Amino acid sequence: MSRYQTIPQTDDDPGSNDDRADQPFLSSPFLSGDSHITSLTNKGSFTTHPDGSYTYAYGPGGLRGLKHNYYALLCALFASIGGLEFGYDQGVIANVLVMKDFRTSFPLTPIVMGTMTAVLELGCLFGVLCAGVFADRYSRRMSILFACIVFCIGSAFQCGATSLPHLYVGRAIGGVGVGALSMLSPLYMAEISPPEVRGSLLTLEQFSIVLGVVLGFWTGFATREIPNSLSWRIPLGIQIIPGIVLAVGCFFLPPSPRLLILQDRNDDALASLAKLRLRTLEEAKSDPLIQIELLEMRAEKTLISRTSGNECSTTVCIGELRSWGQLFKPRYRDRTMVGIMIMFFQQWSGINALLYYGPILVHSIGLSSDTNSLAVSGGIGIVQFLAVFITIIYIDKLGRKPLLRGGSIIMASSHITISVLIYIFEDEWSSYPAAVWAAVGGMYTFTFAYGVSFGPIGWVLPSEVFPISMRGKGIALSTASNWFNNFLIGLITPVLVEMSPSLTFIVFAVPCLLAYLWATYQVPETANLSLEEIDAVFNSSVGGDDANLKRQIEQDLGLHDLIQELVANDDH
Ligand SMILES: O[C@H]1[C@H](O)[C@@H](O)[C@H](O)[C@@H](O)[C@H]1O
Repeated sequence: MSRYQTIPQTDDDPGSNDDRADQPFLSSPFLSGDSHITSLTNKGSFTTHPDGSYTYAYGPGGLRGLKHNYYALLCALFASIGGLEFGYDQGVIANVLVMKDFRTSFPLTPIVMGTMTAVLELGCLFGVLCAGVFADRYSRRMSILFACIVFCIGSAFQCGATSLPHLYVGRAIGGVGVGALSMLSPLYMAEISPPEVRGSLLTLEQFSIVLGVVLGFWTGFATREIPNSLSWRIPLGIQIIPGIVLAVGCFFLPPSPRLLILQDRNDDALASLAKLRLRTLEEAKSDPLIQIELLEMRAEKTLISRTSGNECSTTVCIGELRSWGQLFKPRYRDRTMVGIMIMFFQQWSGINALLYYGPILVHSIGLSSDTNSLAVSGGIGIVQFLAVFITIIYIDKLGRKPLLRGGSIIMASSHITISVLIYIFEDEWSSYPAAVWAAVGGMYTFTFAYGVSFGPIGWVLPSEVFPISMRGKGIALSTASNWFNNFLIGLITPVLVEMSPSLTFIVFAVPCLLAYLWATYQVPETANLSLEEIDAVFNSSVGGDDANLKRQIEQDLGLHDLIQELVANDDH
């Protein structure tokens, strides 16, 4: 990959690399041995690489970086409440469906249960696709607000349900809100994040989802002995509170600077970026990193509007279908496939088979008491929750690819181990308690490996790989792949378990092995690159014309001059 070839090689002192340990803002482990770092006092660092490309960082990576970027962290954490709602629903429903009062109030035949899951997921699919249109046309924040309102209406229906149709309607409407939020939160988070901690901030989506799963599961667990309908109305009603908090908070979140640039509101974009990067407006105007970030956004916007006609129009409906179709044109196809496939592999790893059918699967490995099996499947949520912290800390240091590759191998091995144990001990678990616990250990090991890899990175990659004009729709399509595959897993798992529990685990081991190959050969490393630089990673395969045009636009906007100036100042 060769970017910014016009920038002269500045590394006349490769030994400067030795100073790295003392550089407070050095972030990238991908810097090759002789990179040239320009430290900008306490405001960040700018690095040119031997191939002529550059990276910049407003602070260090990892936990220190989060502290340094605390305002962006708070905004991302807040936006991730959307994910909390999504996880909470999953956690709570597992318990509600087995509650005595719920079962006597509603005739829960297998068809009814299947329909309740299906309407939610179909609602989610619909919500995701609508959000893909709204987020570009209006704004990320207003779309989140609207999704929260829809979600709260759906939850109110479910909480107050007195008949099955109420529940169906509530779950369908709630699904639209959950689906929309599941793509809007990561979209917003990606667009406000500084490059050096973007992976960690996007991982907060998974953090909130799994926190929601844990809270939902254990709230239901705690209320399930209440002898009347409060046992399920309380846990279903509680989810309205975070929905309201997020809706109100939307008025206080800073707007996405990238969307503002797309709408030609350059001054507003500067103001928002200044706020997010903790600068005053005056400081921001003369801060080289802020200027580089803004110029990159403007260059990308100009490039896209010059190469794809009126695609950047945010007002007219014309071309709506055409722009969805663009996702499959050679220019964007690679990225679209990355988004769709990461969600495919995330779901086909089998995580939701464990979450939805945990109690049944745990029975199949010989744990018979109900409390035991609920505790084990509840424990799976906790393991996911703990695992995500490791990703938050290391995703920007290690990169996405190593986590995906390591995770897929461990997930596949765990599935195979469990499958073999079930095959051997299926009929005589009671005589071999060690085998039971080995199988439970396998489930936890799988969950942990998933929880540091495909779980969080499934929410990170799709938000990074698309250029601004395609980001809304690209994330929407990737998230739709999540819900669609999730829906398929819900459909086939009970059938598979009925046929053969041992085979069920093999069915999930195969995609995990394929995921290893995919992560190795098809996924580009996106860690520590700005969103616009990631565009260049993919564009490098599109051809020279675009690259030349891009260089020209950057030159016209003054980006190259700014960079040369930075490098020259440092040399003196
Ligand atoms: O990342 C999430 C998470 O791992 C959830 O627990 C799972 O239920 C979702 O389907 C997945 O997208």
